[in-house]
Amino acid sequence: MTGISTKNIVQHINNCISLEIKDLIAEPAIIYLFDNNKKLISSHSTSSANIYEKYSTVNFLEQPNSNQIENDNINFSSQELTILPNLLYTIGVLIEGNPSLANSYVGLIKTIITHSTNNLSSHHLLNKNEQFTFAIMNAVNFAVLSTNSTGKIIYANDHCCRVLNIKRTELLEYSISKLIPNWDSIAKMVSSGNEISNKEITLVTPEESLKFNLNCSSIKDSNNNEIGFVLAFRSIEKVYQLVNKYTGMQARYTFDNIIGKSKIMRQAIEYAETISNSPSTILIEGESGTGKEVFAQSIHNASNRKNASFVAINCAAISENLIESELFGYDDGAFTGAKKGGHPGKFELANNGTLFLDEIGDMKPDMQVKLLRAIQESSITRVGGDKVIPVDVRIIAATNKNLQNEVDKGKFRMDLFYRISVIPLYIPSLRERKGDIPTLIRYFLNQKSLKLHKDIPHLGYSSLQQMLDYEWPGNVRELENYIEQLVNFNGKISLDSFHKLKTAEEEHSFSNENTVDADTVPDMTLQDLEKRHISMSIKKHKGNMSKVAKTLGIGRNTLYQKLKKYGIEKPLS
Ligand SMILES: Nc1ncnc2c1ncn2[C@@H]1O[C@H](COP(=O)(O)OP(=O)(O)OP(=O)(O)O)[C@@H](O)[C@H]1O
Repeated sequence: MTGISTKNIVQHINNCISLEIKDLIAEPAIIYLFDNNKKLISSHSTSSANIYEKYSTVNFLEQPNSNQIENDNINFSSQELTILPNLLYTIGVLIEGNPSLANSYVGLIKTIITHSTNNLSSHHLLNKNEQFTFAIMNAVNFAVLSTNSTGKIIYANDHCCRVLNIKRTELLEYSISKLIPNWDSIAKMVSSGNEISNKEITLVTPEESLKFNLNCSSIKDSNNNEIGFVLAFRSIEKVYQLVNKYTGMQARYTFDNIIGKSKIMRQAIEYAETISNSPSTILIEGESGTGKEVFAQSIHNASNRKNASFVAINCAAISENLIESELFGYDDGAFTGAKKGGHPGKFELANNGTLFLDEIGDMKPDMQVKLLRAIQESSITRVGGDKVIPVDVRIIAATNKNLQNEVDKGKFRMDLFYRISVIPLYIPSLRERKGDIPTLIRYFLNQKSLKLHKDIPHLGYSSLQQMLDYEWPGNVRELENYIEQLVNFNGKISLDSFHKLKTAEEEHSFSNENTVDADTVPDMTLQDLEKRHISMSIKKHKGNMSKVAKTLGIGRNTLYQKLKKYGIEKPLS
Protein backbone atom coordinates (compact mmCIF):
# COMPACT_ATOMS: atom_id res chain seq x y z
CA MET A 1 0.00 0.00 0.00
CA THR A 2 1.40 3.35 -1.07
CA GLY A 3 0.25 6.99 -0.61
CA ILE A 4 -1.70 7.44 2.56
CA SER A 5 -0.97 4.60 4.82
CA THR A 6 -3.37 2.54 6.87
CA LYS A 7 -1.48 3.91 9.85
CA ASN A 8 -2.61 7.44 8.93
CA ILE A 9 -6.22 6.34 8.68
CA VAL A 10 -6.09 4.70 12.07
CA GLN A 11 -4.61 7.91 13.38
CA HIS A 12 -7.43 9.97 11.84
CA ILE A 13 -10.06 7.68 13.25
CA ASN A 14 -8.48 7.82 16.65
CA ASN A 15 -8.43 11.60 16.53
CA CYS A 16 -12.15 11.91 15.96
CA ILE A 17 -13.42 9.64 18.67
CA SER A 18 -13.33 9.84 22.41
CA LEU A 19 -11.22 7.37 24.28
CA GLU A 20 -14.20 5.81 25.98
CA ILE A 21 -16.00 5.16 22.74
CA LYS A 22 -12.86 4.00 21.03
CA ASP A 23 -12.88 0.76 22.95
CA LEU A 24 -16.49 0.22 22.13
CA ILE A 25 -16.52 0.80 18.41
CA ALA A 26 -13.29 1.96 16.92
CA GLU A 27 -11.20 -1.02 17.90
CA PRO A 28 -13.50 -3.58 16.32
CA ALA A 29 -13.99 -1.25 13.37
CA ILE A 30 -10.30 -0.88 12.88
CA ILE A 31 -9.84 -4.59 13.17
CA TYR A 32 -12.47 -5.05 10.48
CA LEU A 33 -10.98 -2.29 8.39
CA PHE A 34 -7.53 -3.72 8.23
CA ASP A 35 -8.13 -7.37 8.74
CA ASN A 36 -6.30 -9.27 6.09
CA ASN A 37 -8.47 -12.32 6.41
CA LYS A 38 -10.05 -12.41 2.98
CA LYS A 39 -12.81 -14.71 4.12
CA LEU A 40 -14.32 -11.83 6.01
CA ILE A 41 -14.72 -9.80 2.85
CA SER A 42 -17.24 -12.17 1.38
CA SER A 43 -19.18 -12.74 4.60
CA HIS A 44 -19.63 -9.01 5.20
CA SER A 45 -19.86 -7.67 1.72
CA THR A 46 -23.65 -8.06 1.31
CA SER A 47 -24.63 -5.88 4.22
CA SER A 48 -21.93 -3.41 3.33
CA ALA A 49 -23.23 -3.31 -0.24
CA ASN A 50 -26.69 -2.43 1.09
CA ILE A 51 -25.26 0.52 2.86
CA TYR A 52 -23.49 1.69 -0.27
CA GLU A 53 -26.77 1.46 -2.09
CA LYS A 54 -28.60 3.58 0.42
CA TYR A 55 -25.89 6.19 0.43
CA SER A 56 -25.48 6.11 -3.27
CA THR A 57 -24.94 9.87 -3.29
CA VAL A 58 -21.56 9.02 -1.91
CA ASN A 59 -19.55 7.84 -4.83
CA PHE A 60 -16.93 5.72 -3.28
CA LEU A 61 -14.97 5.31 -6.43
CA GLU A 62 -14.97 8.99 -7.38
CA GLN A 63 -13.05 10.47 -4.55
CA PRO A 64 -15.74 12.23 -2.51
CA ASN A 65 -15.22 15.65 -1.04
CA SER A 66 -14.61 14.83 2.56
CA ASN A 67 -15.98 18.17 3.82
CA GLN A 68 -19.19 17.73 1.95
CA ILE A 69 -19.70 14.26 3.32
CA GLU A 70 -18.91 15.43 6.79
CA ASN A 71 -21.62 18.07 6.61
CA ASP A 72 -24.20 15.80 5.05
CA ASN A 73 -26.87 14.79 7.44
CA ILE A 74 -26.26 11.09 7.41
CA ASN A 75 -28.46 9.26 9.89
CA PHE A 76 -27.79 5.67 10.65
CA SER A 77 -30.55 3.49 11.93
CA SER A 78 -29.68 1.24 14.86
CA GLN A 79 -29.73 -1.71 12.49
CA GLU A 80 -27.27 0.01 10.22
CA LEU A 81 -25.11 0.79 13.19
CA THR A 82 -24.76 -2.89 13.89
CA ILE A 83 -23.25 -3.40 10.48
CA LEU A 84 -21.17 -0.26 10.68
CA PRO A 85 -18.01 -2.25 11.18
CA ASN A 86 -18.80 -4.01 7.89
CA LEU A 87 -18.98 -0.70 6.14
CA LEU A 88 -15.69 0.38 7.57
CA TYR A 89 -14.28 -2.96 6.67
CA THR A 90 -15.36 -2.66 3.08
CA ILE A 91 -13.98 0.84 2.87
CA GLY A 92 -10.79 -0.64 4.17
CA VAL A 93 -10.84 -3.22 1.42
CA LEU A 94 -11.42 -0.52 -1.19
CA ILE A 95 -8.59 1.52 0.16
CA GLU A 96 -6.34 -1.49 0.22
CA GLY A 97 -7.20 -2.04 -3.44
CA ASN A 98 -6.87 1.60 -4.45
CA PRO A 99 -4.61 3.45 -2.06
CA SER A 100 -5.03 6.77 -3.86
CA LEU A 101 -8.64 6.89 -2.59
CA ALA A 102 -7.64 6.56 0.99
CA ASN A 103 -7.14 10.25 1.64
CA SER A 104 -10.67 11.08 0.46
CA TYR A 105 -12.27 8.38 2.54
CA VAL A 106 -10.78 9.64 5.74
CA GLY A 107 -13.58 12.30 5.81
CA LEU A 108 -16.25 9.67 5.22
CA ILE A 109 -14.91 7.43 7.92
CA LYS A 110 -14.77 10.37 10.26
CA THR A 111 -18.44 11.23 9.52
CA ILE A 112 -19.53 7.67 10.05
CA ILE A 113 -17.72 7.43 13.30
CA THR A 114 -18.99 10.79 14.53
CA HIS A 115 -22.57 9.74 13.85
CA SER A 116 -22.20 6.32 15.27
CA THR A 117 -20.29 7.40 18.34
CA ASN A 118 -22.88 10.09 19.14
CA ASN A 119 -25.46 7.41 18.96
CA LEU A 120 -23.45 4.85 20.76
CA SER A 121 -22.31 7.20 23.47
CA SER A 122 -25.87 7.93 24.57
CA HIS A 123 -26.64 4.24 24.36
CA HIS A 124 -23.50 3.51 26.31
CA LEU A 125 -24.34 6.16 28.92
CA LEU A 126 -27.84 4.79 29.31
CA ASN A 127 -26.36 1.38 29.89
CA LYS A 128 -24.02 2.80 32.48
CA ASN A 129 -26.85 4.56 34.31
CA GLU A 130 -28.93 1.43 34.18
CA GLN A 131 -26.09 -0.63 35.55
CA PHE A 132 -25.63 1.90 38.31
CA THR A 133 -29.32 1.88 39.16
CA PHE A 134 -29.44 -1.91 39.13
CA ALA A 135 -26.41 -2.07 41.41
CA ILE A 136 -28.09 0.30 43.87
CA MET A 137 -31.33 -1.63 43.72
CA ASN A 138 -29.54 -4.89 44.37
CA ALA A 139 -27.62 -3.41 47.27
CA VAL A 140 -30.73 -2.40 49.21
CA ASN A 141 -31.89 -4.79 51.83
CA PHE A 142 -35.51 -4.97 50.78
CA ALA A 143 -37.40 -6.27 47.81
CA VAL A 144 -38.14 -3.81 45.04
CA LEU A 145 -40.24 -4.42 41.97
CA SER A 146 -41.97 -2.21 39.47
CA THR A 147 -44.90 -2.78 37.18
CA ASN A 148 -46.35 -1.01 34.19
CA SER A 149 -49.76 0.67 34.49
CA THR A 150 -51.59 -2.61 33.89
CA GLY A 151 -49.71 -4.33 36.70
CA LYS A 152 -47.31 -6.39 34.59
CA ILE A 153 -44.02 -6.79 36.44
CA ILE A 154 -41.22 -5.11 34.52
CA TYR A 155 -38.43 -5.04 37.08
CA ALA A 156 -37.45 -6.98 40.19
CA ASN A 157 -34.25 -6.62 42.20
CA ASP A 158 -32.17 -9.59 43.38
CA HIS A 159 -33.55 -9.42 46.92
CA CYS A 160 -37.10 -9.64 45.57
CA CYS A 161 -36.31 -12.79 43.56
CA ARG A 162 -34.63 -14.27 46.61
CA VAL A 163 -37.38 -13.66 49.16
CA LEU A 164 -40.11 -14.78 46.78
CA ASN A 165 -37.94 -17.67 45.61
CA ILE A 166 -38.95 -16.99 42.00
CA LYS A 167 -36.48 -16.60 39.13
CA ARG A 168 -36.34 -13.12 37.60
CA THR A 169 -37.23 -14.43 34.14
CA GLU A 170 -40.36 -16.04 35.59
CA LEU A 171 -41.22 -13.01 37.68
CA LEU A 172 -41.11 -10.81 34.59
CA GLU A 173 -43.89 -12.95 33.15
CA TYR A 174 -46.10 -12.27 36.18
CA SER A 175 -48.84 -9.79 36.72
CA ILE A 176 -48.58 -8.30 40.21
CA SER A 177 -52.15 -9.42 41.03
CA LYS A 178 -50.90 -13.00 40.83
CA LEU A 179 -48.63 -12.23 43.77
CA ILE A 180 -50.88 -9.82 45.66
CA PRO A 181 -54.49 -10.99 45.50
CA ASN A 182 -55.88 -7.62 46.68
CA TRP A 183 -53.66 -5.67 44.27
CA ASP A 184 -56.64 -3.93 42.61
CA SER A 185 -57.64 -2.20 45.83
CA ILE A 186 -54.00 -1.24 46.54
CA ALA A 187 -53.56 0.15 43.00
CA LYS A 188 -56.81 2.08 43.31
CA MET A 189 -55.65 3.68 46.55
CA VAL A 190 -52.25 4.59 45.15
CA SER A 191 -53.74 5.94 41.91
CA SER A 192 -56.12 8.13 43.87
CA GLY A 193 -53.13 9.74 45.57
CA ASN A 194 -53.18 7.80 48.84
CA GLU A 195 -49.84 6.70 50.15
CA ILE A 196 -49.32 3.04 50.92
CA SER A 197 -46.78 3.00 53.67
CA ASN A 198 -45.84 0.09 55.93
CA LYS A 199 -48.98 -1.82 55.03
CA GLU A 200 -49.07 -5.44 56.06
CA ILE A 201 -49.82 -7.58 53.02
CA THR A 202 -49.78 -11.26 52.14
CA LEU A 203 -47.87 -12.28 49.03
CA VAL A 204 -48.79 -15.55 47.42
CA THR A 205 -45.91 -17.39 45.76
CA PRO A 206 -46.23 -20.81 44.09
CA GLU A 207 -44.84 -22.34 47.29
CA GLU A 208 -46.32 -20.38 50.17
CA SER A 209 -48.05 -17.29 51.47
CA LEU A 210 -45.69 -14.79 53.01
CA LYS A 211 -46.34 -11.70 55.09
CA PHE A 212 -44.64 -8.49 54.08
CA ASN A 213 -44.58 -4.86 55.02
CA LEU A 214 -45.31 -2.86 51.85
CA ASN A 215 -44.61 0.65 50.61
CA CYS A 216 -46.08 1.47 47.21
CA SER A 217 -46.25 4.53 44.99
CA SER A 218 -47.13 5.26 41.41
CA ILE A 219 -44.70 6.22 38.65
CA LYS A 220 -45.80 9.21 36.57
CA ASP A 221 -44.53 10.52 33.25
CA SER A 222 -43.76 14.19 32.55
CA ASN A 223 -47.45 14.78 31.77
CA ASN A 224 -48.45 13.35 35.15
CA ASN A 225 -49.94 10.23 33.58
CA GLU A 226 -49.59 7.07 35.62
CA ILE A 227 -47.25 4.73 33.81
CA GLY A 228 -46.64 2.17 36.52
CA PHE A 229 -46.07 1.34 40.15
CA VAL A 230 -43.05 0.77 42.31
CA LEU A 231 -43.32 -1.57 45.28
CA ALA A 232 -40.79 -1.94 48.07
CA PHE A 233 -41.41 -4.62 50.64
CA ARG A 234 -39.72 -6.30 53.51
CA SER A 235 -40.61 -9.55 55.25
CA ILE A 236 -42.57 -8.97 58.45
CA GLU A 237 -39.98 -11.00 60.35
CA LYS A 238 -37.24 -8.59 59.26
CA VAL A 239 -39.36 -5.64 60.38
CA TYR A 240 -40.03 -7.30 63.72
CA GLN A 241 -36.34 -8.06 64.16
CA LEU A 242 -35.60 -4.37 63.68
CA VAL A 243 -38.34 -3.43 66.14
CA ASN A 244 -36.94 -5.90 68.65
CA LYS A 245 -33.44 -4.61 68.12
CA TYR A 246 -34.38 -1.02 68.78
CA THR A 247 -36.69 -1.74 71.68
CA GLY A 248 -33.95 -3.63 73.48
CA MET A 249 -35.47 -7.06 72.90
CA GLN A 250 -32.26 -8.76 72.00
CA ALA A 251 -30.31 -11.61 73.46
CA ARG A 252 -27.01 -10.11 74.65
CA TYR A 253 -25.69 -13.00 76.71
CA THR A 254 -23.84 -16.05 75.52
CA PHE A 255 -22.57 -18.97 77.61
CA ASP A 256 -19.14 -17.32 77.57
CA ASN A 257 -20.58 -14.37 79.53
CA ILE A 258 -21.95 -16.53 82.32
CA ILE A 259 -19.67 -16.20 85.32
CA GLY A 260 -19.41 -19.30 87.43
CA LYS A 261 -16.74 -21.96 87.79
CA SER A 262 -18.33 -23.97 90.59
CA LYS A 263 -19.09 -27.58 89.73
CA ILE A 264 -22.85 -27.11 90.02
CA MET A 265 -22.72 -24.06 87.72
CA ARG A 266 -20.47 -25.76 85.17
CA GLN A 267 -22.91 -28.65 85.05
CA ALA A 268 -25.83 -26.27 84.51
CA ILE A 269 -23.99 -24.48 81.68
CA GLU A 270 -22.95 -27.76 80.03
CA TYR A 271 -26.51 -29.11 80.19
CA ALA A 272 -27.95 -25.84 78.82
CA GLU A 273 -25.47 -25.90 75.94
CA THR A 274 -26.50 -29.46 75.08
CA ILE A 275 -30.19 -28.60 74.88
CA SER A 276 -29.76 -25.28 73.07
CA ASN A 277 -30.67 -26.56 69.66
CA SER A 278 -33.60 -28.69 70.69
CA PRO A 279 -36.97 -27.32 69.55
CA SER A 280 -38.55 -28.46 72.84
CA THR A 281 -39.84 -26.04 75.44
CA ILE A 282 -37.53 -25.33 78.36
CA LEU A 283 -38.63 -24.50 81.87
CA ILE A 284 -35.93 -22.67 83.84
CA GLU A 285 -36.44 -22.76 87.58
CA GLY A 286 -34.42 -20.87 90.13
CA GLU A 287 -34.67 -18.13 92.69
CA SER A 288 -35.00 -14.52 91.68
CA GLY A 289 -31.75 -13.01 90.41
CA THR A 290 -29.95 -16.31 89.80
CA GLY A 291 -29.55 -15.62 86.09
CA LYS A 292 -32.51 -17.38 84.50
CA GLU A 293 -32.82 -14.78 81.76
CA VAL A 294 -29.05 -14.84 81.28
CA PHE A 295 -29.36 -18.57 80.58
CA ALA A 296 -32.41 -18.10 78.33
CA GLN A 297 -30.53 -15.56 76.20
CA SER A 298 -27.42 -17.75 76.05
CA ILE A 299 -29.52 -20.73 74.93
CA HIS A 300 -31.08 -18.61 72.18
CA ASN A 301 -27.69 -17.37 71.03
CA ALA A 302 -26.34 -20.92 70.91
CA SER A 303 -29.34 -22.21 68.97
CA ASN A 304 -30.07 -22.23 65.26
CA ARG A 305 -32.56 -19.43 65.95
CA LYS A 306 -29.81 -17.03 66.97
CA ASN A 307 -30.30 -14.77 63.96
CA ALA A 308 -34.00 -14.35 64.67
CA SER A 309 -35.58 -12.44 67.54
CA PHE A 310 -35.35 -13.11 71.25
CA VAL A 311 -38.46 -11.62 72.78
CA ALA A 312 -39.00 -11.50 76.53
CA ILE A 313 -42.19 -10.84 78.44
CA ASN A 314 -42.58 -10.70 82.18
CA CYS A 315 -45.92 -12.36 82.86
CA ALA A 316 -46.10 -10.95 86.38
CA ALA A 317 -45.45 -7.36 85.35
CA ILE A 318 -48.31 -7.03 82.90
CA SER A 319 -51.85 -6.45 84.09
CA GLU A 320 -54.35 -9.24 83.62
CA ASN A 321 -56.38 -7.40 81.01
CA LEU A 322 -53.34 -6.52 78.89
CA ILE A 323 -51.43 -9.76 78.83
CA GLU A 324 -53.54 -11.36 76.10
CA SER A 325 -53.02 -8.48 73.66
CA GLU A 326 -49.34 -8.30 74.68
CA LEU A 327 -48.87 -11.96 73.83
CA PHE A 328 -51.17 -12.34 70.83
CA GLY A 329 -51.48 -8.76 69.53
CA TYR A 330 -54.72 -7.12 68.53
CA ASP A 331 -56.55 -6.13 65.38
CA ASP A 332 -57.82 -2.77 64.28
CA GLY A 333 -60.54 -1.52 66.65
CA ALA A 334 -60.19 -4.47 69.06
CA PHE A 335 -60.79 -2.16 72.02
CA THR A 336 -60.93 1.52 72.92
CA GLY A 337 -57.46 2.95 72.61
CA ALA A 338 -56.25 0.19 70.27
CA LYS A 339 -53.79 1.50 67.68
CA LYS A 340 -55.09 1.90 64.12
CA GLY A 341 -53.97 -0.97 61.96
CA GLY A 342 -53.62 -3.29 64.95
CA HIS A 343 -50.50 -4.41 66.71
CA PRO A 344 -48.46 -7.61 66.63
CA GLY A 345 -48.06 -9.50 69.89
CA LYS A 346 -44.91 -11.07 71.34
CA PHE A 347 -45.63 -14.38 69.60
CA GLU A 348 -45.58 -12.70 66.19
CA LEU A 349 -42.58 -10.58 67.14
CA ALA A 350 -40.70 -13.72 68.13
CA ASN A 351 -41.62 -15.66 65.00
CA ASN A 352 -38.78 -17.99 64.01
CA GLY A 353 -37.01 -17.00 67.20
CA THR A 354 -37.39 -17.49 70.93
CA LEU A 355 -40.10 -16.26 73.27
CA PHE A 356 -39.00 -15.97 76.88
CA LEU A 357 -41.95 -16.13 79.26
CA ASP A 358 -40.53 -14.87 82.54
CA GLU A 359 -42.37 -15.49 85.82
CA ILE A 360 -44.81 -17.83 84.11
CA GLY A 361 -45.94 -19.07 87.55
CA ASP A 362 -47.77 -15.77 87.96
CA MET A 363 -49.93 -16.21 84.88
CA LYS A 364 -53.66 -16.24 85.55
CA PRO A 365 -55.57 -19.50 84.80
CA ASP A 366 -57.63 -18.20 81.86
CA MET A 367 -54.47 -16.92 80.20
CA GLN A 368 -52.80 -20.27 80.86
CA VAL A 369 -55.51 -21.93 78.72
CA LYS A 370 -54.91 -19.54 75.84
CA LEU A 371 -51.15 -19.95 76.09
CA LEU A 372 -51.47 -23.73 76.07
CA ARG A 373 -53.61 -23.56 72.92
CA ALA A 374 -51.12 -21.28 71.17
CA ILE A 375 -48.22 -23.60 72.02
CA GLN A 376 -50.08 -26.75 71.00
CA GLU A 377 -51.42 -25.35 67.74
CA SER A 378 -48.36 -23.25 66.86
CA SER A 379 -50.71 -20.45 65.90
CA ILE A 380 -52.38 -17.45 67.46
CA THR A 381 -55.36 -15.23 66.79
CA ARG A 382 -55.03 -11.54 67.53
CA VAL A 383 -57.47 -10.05 70.06
CA GLY A 384 -60.48 -8.82 68.07
CA GLY A 385 -59.31 -10.70 64.98
CA ASP A 386 -60.50 -13.90 63.36
CA LYS A 387 -57.45 -14.85 61.28
CA VAL A 388 -55.36 -17.71 62.53
CA ILE A 389 -51.70 -16.69 62.28
CA PRO A 390 -49.17 -19.55 62.24
CA VAL A 391 -46.14 -18.93 64.44
CA ASP A 392 -42.90 -20.83 64.78
CA VAL A 393 -41.64 -19.92 68.22
CA ARG A 394 -39.41 -21.72 70.67
CA ILE A 395 -40.68 -21.17 74.20
CA ILE A 396 -38.37 -20.79 77.16
CA ALA A 397 -40.35 -20.24 80.35
CA ALA A 398 -38.91 -19.28 83.71
CA THR A 399 -40.20 -19.15 87.24
CA ASN A 400 -38.89 -18.52 90.72
CA LYS A 401 -41.77 -20.50 92.14
CA ASN A 402 -41.85 -24.25 92.51
CA LEU A 403 -44.23 -24.84 89.64
CA GLN A 404 -45.00 -28.42 90.64
CA ASN A 405 -46.20 -27.05 94.00
CA GLU A 406 -48.33 -24.52 92.17
CA VAL A 407 -49.84 -27.37 90.15
CA ASP A 408 -50.50 -29.31 93.37
CA LYS A 409 -52.18 -26.25 94.87
CA GLY A 410 -54.33 -25.97 91.75
CA LYS A 411 -52.86 -22.59 90.84
CA PHE A 412 -51.10 -23.73 87.71
CA ARG A 413 -52.62 -25.97 85.03
CA MET A 414 -51.08 -29.40 84.98
CA ASP A 415 -51.41 -29.72 81.17
CA LEU A 416 -49.55 -26.42 80.64
CA PHE A 417 -46.95 -27.45 83.22
CA TYR A 418 -46.18 -30.64 81.29
CA ARG A 419 -46.25 -28.79 77.98
CA ILE A 420 -43.67 -26.21 79.06
CA SER A 421 -41.43 -28.36 81.21
CA VAL A 422 -40.31 -30.75 78.48
CA ILE A 423 -36.73 -29.78 79.31
CA PRO A 424 -36.32 -28.62 82.90
CA LEU A 425 -33.28 -26.54 83.81
CA TYR A 426 -32.44 -25.55 87.35
CA ILE A 427 -30.24 -22.55 88.11
CA PRO A 428 -28.66 -22.86 91.55
CA SER A 429 -28.90 -20.03 94.05
CA LEU A 430 -25.74 -18.15 95.04
CA ARG A 431 -25.88 -19.85 98.46
CA GLU A 432 -25.41 -23.20 96.71
CA ARG A 433 -22.28 -21.99 94.94
CA LYS A 434 -20.47 -19.68 97.29
CA GLY A 435 -17.25 -20.55 95.50
CA ASP A 436 -18.45 -18.34 92.62
CA ILE A 437 -18.76 -15.26 94.84
CA PRO A 438 -15.09 -14.08 94.57
CA THR A 439 -15.16 -14.47 90.77
CA LEU A 440 -18.43 -12.59 90.55
CA ILE A 441 -17.10 -9.82 92.82
CA ARG A 442 -14.04 -9.41 90.61
CA TYR A 443 -16.15 -9.46 87.46
CA PHE A 444 -18.64 -6.86 88.69
CA LEU A 445 -15.91 -4.60 90.19
CA ASN A 446 -14.27 -4.40 86.76
CA GLN A 447 -17.54 -4.02 84.90
CA LYS A 448 -19.00 -1.32 87.16
CA SER A 449 -15.83 0.73 87.45
CA LEU A 450 -15.63 0.84 83.67
CA LYS A 451 -19.28 1.79 83.39
CA LEU A 452 -19.10 4.45 86.11
CA HIS A 453 -15.64 5.73 85.09
CA LYS A 454 -14.39 5.17 88.63
CA ASP A 455 -11.40 3.40 90.12
CA ILE A 456 -11.82 -0.13 91.44
CA PRO A 457 -12.15 0.32 95.21
CA HIS A 458 -9.90 -1.64 97.53
CA LEU A 459 -11.85 -4.18 99.56
CA GLY A 460 -10.51 -5.31 102.90
CA TYR A 461 -10.47 -8.91 104.11
CA SER A 462 -13.38 -8.34 106.50
CA SER A 463 -15.72 -6.97 103.85
CA LEU A 464 -14.87 -9.89 101.55
CA GLN A 465 -15.54 -12.31 104.38
CA GLN A 466 -18.84 -10.55 105.05
CA MET A 467 -19.85 -11.05 101.45
CA LEU A 468 -18.92 -14.74 101.57
CA ASP A 469 -20.88 -15.27 104.76
CA TYR A 470 -23.96 -13.47 103.56
CA GLU A 471 -26.88 -15.55 102.20
CA TRP A 472 -27.67 -13.35 99.18
CA PRO A 473 -31.43 -13.91 98.97
CA GLY A 474 -31.47 -11.70 95.87
CA ASN A 475 -28.67 -13.83 94.40
CA VAL A 476 -26.41 -12.50 91.64
CA ARG A 477 -28.64 -9.47 91.05
CA GLU A 478 -28.25 -8.41 94.68
CA LEU A 479 -24.50 -8.97 94.59
CA GLU A 480 -24.27 -6.97 91.38
CA ASN A 481 -26.22 -4.07 92.90
CA TYR A 482 -24.05 -4.05 95.99
CA ILE A 483 -20.85 -3.98 93.95
CA GLU A 484 -22.24 -1.09 91.91
CA GLN A 485 -22.86 0.83 95.13
CA LEU A 486 -19.37 -0.01 96.36
CA VAL A 487 -17.84 1.42 93.20
CA ASN A 488 -20.13 4.46 93.39
CA PHE A 489 -19.05 5.18 96.98
CA ASN A 490 -15.38 4.30 96.49
CA GLY A 491 -15.74 1.19 98.65
CA LYS A 492 -17.21 3.16 101.54
CA ILE A 493 -20.51 1.43 101.98
CA SER A 494 -20.85 -1.63 104.17
CA LEU A 495 -23.10 -4.53 103.31
CA ASP A 496 -25.23 -3.57 106.33
CA SER A 497 -25.67 0.02 105.18
CA PHE A 498 -26.46 -1.22 101.68
CA HIS A 499 -29.25 -3.41 103.01
CA LYS A 500 -30.71 -0.78 105.26
CA LEU A 501 -30.63 1.67 102.40
CA LYS A 502 -32.22 -0.84 100.08
CA THR A 503 -34.99 -1.60 102.52
CA ALA A 504 -35.59 2.09 103.01
CA GLU A 505 -35.80 2.59 99.26
CA GLU A 506 -38.13 -0.33 98.82
CA GLU A 507 -40.44 1.16 101.37
CA HIS A 508 -40.47 4.41 99.39
CA SER A 509 -39.19 6.27 102.36
CA PHE A 510 -36.80 8.52 100.51
CA SER A 511 -39.30 11.30 100.69
CA ASN A 512 -39.90 10.83 104.37
CA GLU A 513 -36.72 11.53 106.27
CA ASN A 514 -38.24 10.51 109.62
CA THR A 515 -38.38 6.84 108.63
CA VAL A 516 -34.72 6.66 107.64
CA ASP A 517 -32.03 6.22 110.18
CA ALA A 518 -29.74 9.17 109.47
CA ASP A 519 -26.69 7.06 110.38
CA THR A 520 -27.37 4.62 107.56
CA VAL A 521 -27.38 7.30 104.88
CA PRO A 522 -23.96 7.38 103.28
CA ASP A 523 -22.31 10.63 102.31
CA MET A 524 -23.20 11.18 98.71
CA THR A 525 -23.73 14.02 96.28
CA LEU A 526 -27.19 14.98 95.07
CA GLN A 527 -26.18 13.77 91.60
CA ASP A 528 -25.25 10.34 92.97
CA LEU A 529 -28.53 10.29 94.82
CA GLU A 530 -30.49 11.21 91.70
CA LYS A 531 -28.67 8.63 89.64
CA ARG A 532 -29.32 5.87 92.12
CA HIS A 533 -32.93 6.86 92.57
CA ILE A 534 -33.53 6.75 88.81
CA SER A 535 -31.88 3.30 88.58
CA MET A 536 -34.00 1.96 91.41
CA SER A 537 -37.16 3.41 89.89
CA ILE A 538 -36.38 1.76 86.54
CA LYS A 539 -35.90 -1.56 88.30
CA LYS A 540 -39.09 -1.11 90.26
CA HIS A 541 -41.13 -0.38 87.16
CA LYS A 542 -39.38 -3.13 85.23
CA GLY A 543 -38.12 -0.78 82.55
CA ASN A 544 -41.48 0.87 81.82
CA MET A 545 -40.07 4.33 81.11
CA SER A 546 -43.44 6.07 81.02
CA LYS A 547 -44.14 4.86 84.54
CA VAL A 548 -40.64 5.80 85.70
CA ALA A 549 -40.99 9.33 84.30
CA LYS A 550 -44.43 9.69 85.85
CA THR A 551 -43.26 8.50 89.27
CA LEU A 552 -40.26 10.82 89.19
CA GLY A 553 -42.44 13.70 88.10
CA ILE A 554 -40.42 14.45 84.97
CA GLY A 555 -41.06 14.12 81.23
CA ARG A 556 -39.76 11.13 79.24
CA ASN A 557 -37.32 13.34 77.34
CA THR A 558 -35.84 14.66 80.58
CA LEU A 559 -35.64 11.09 81.84
CA TYR A 560 -33.73 9.95 78.74
CA GLN A 561 -31.37 12.94 79.06
CA LYS A 562 -30.63 11.89 82.63
CA LEU A 563 -30.07 8.25 81.58
CA LYS A 564 -27.55 9.49 79.07
CA LYS A 565 -25.91 11.84 81.54
CA TYR A 566 -25.47 9.15 84.19
CA GLY A 567 -24.76 6.30 81.77
CA ILE A 568 -27.73 4.33 83.08
CA GLU A 569 -28.75 1.46 80.83
CA LYS A 570 -32.38 0.62 80.28
CA PRO A 571 -32.94 -3.00 81.38
CA LEU A 572 -33.84 -5.65 78.83
CA SER A 573 -37.31 -6.47 80.05
N1 LIG B 1 -23.77 -16.11 86.08
C1 LIG B 1 -23.90 -14.80 85.84
N2 LIG B 1 -22.90 -14.14 85.28
C2 LIG B 1 -22.98 -12.83 85.09
N3 LIG B 1 -24.04 -12.09 85.42
C3 LIG B 1 -25.08 -12.69 85.96
C4 LIG B 1 -25.07 -14.08 86.19
N4 LIG B 1 -26.23 -14.42 86.74
C5 LIG B 1 -26.94 -13.30 86.85
N5 LIG B 1 -26.26 -12.26 86.39
C6 LIG B 1 -26.70 -10.86 86.42
O1 LIG B 1 -27.70 -10.79 87.42
C7 LIG B 1 -28.82 -10.03 86.99
C8 LIG B 1 -30.06 -10.87 87.14
O2 LIG B 1 -30.05 -11.91 86.20
P1 LIG B 1 -31.39 -12.45 85.55
O3 LIG B 1 -32.31 -11.33 85.21
O4 LIG B 1 -31.03 -13.38 84.47
O5 LIG B 1 -32.01 -13.23 86.79
P2 LIG B 1 -33.39 -13.98 86.86
O6 LIG B 1 -33.13 -15.26 87.55
O7 LIG B 1 -34.02 -14.06 85.52
O8 LIG B 1 -34.22 -12.99 87.79
P3 LIG B 1 -35.82 -12.88 87.99
O9 LIG B 1 -36.30 -14.19 88.46
O10 LIG B 1 -35.95 -11.84 89.04
O11 LIG B 1 -36.36 -12.46 86.68
C9 LIG B 1 -28.55 -9.63 85.58
O12 LIG B 1 -28.26 -8.26 85.59
C10 LIG B 1 -27.32 -10.39 85.15
O13 LIG B 1 -26.46 -9.51 84.50
